[in-house]
Amino acid sequence: MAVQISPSILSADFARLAEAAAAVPNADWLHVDVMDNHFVPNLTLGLPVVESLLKATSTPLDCHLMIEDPDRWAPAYAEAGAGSVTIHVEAAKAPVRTLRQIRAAGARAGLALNPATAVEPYEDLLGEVDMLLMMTVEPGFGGQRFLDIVLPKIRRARGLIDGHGGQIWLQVDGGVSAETIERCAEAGADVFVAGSAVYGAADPARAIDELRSAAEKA
Ligand SMILES: O=C(CO)[C@H](O)[C@H](O)COP(=O)(O)O
Repeated sequence: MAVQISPSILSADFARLAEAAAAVPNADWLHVDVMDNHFVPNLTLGLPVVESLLKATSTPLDCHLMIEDPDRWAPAYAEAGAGSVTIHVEAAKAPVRTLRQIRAAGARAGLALNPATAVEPYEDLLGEVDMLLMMTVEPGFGGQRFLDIVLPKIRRARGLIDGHGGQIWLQVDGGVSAETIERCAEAGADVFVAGSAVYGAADPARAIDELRSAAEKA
């Protein structure tokens, strides 16, 4: 699968989100971190902001729900027009139903795992998902240090995906930079979320090109 880069607007200026989207015309996705100050200790944005962002950009939105009740909210993000909606296994109480509702609303369905959550128990859910997201930091904040300890799990997830036909995308999120992206790609990831490495750069579009080249080299 071709490398895809999904810059996280968590590291952009929240008063200028339309400009942040326009600054990365070479992005495959815009990664939108929805945090509720319950599942994670940070509060960001919700459905009204996503609805406005959808009107402001043609780049598809990759919505990552770090919220306590994804079963309640995920279908609404898909119905609003998000291209991809990801829920956390640690939060969802009815993941199969919710993943099916996301797909039924026309979005790609993603399942996210925190760094300490094993992937193997979720093998039977692979038929329900279009993307697995491996958190490579504890979720909640941008700008954290990449957790190398997740790399073996990324390799194991790649093995499970390949054994399942290989169609599922494997996303990594947290501390992804020009320095760490090659290790993620070598382990088998193909969709890369990067916040501070893109929006902290003087030229965000160029940072995306550099990340893409580094991942393609691996
Ligand atoms: O989900 C996230 C944090 O929970 C962010 O998407 C992630 O941390 C991106 O920021 P950075 O690339 O700066 O680590």
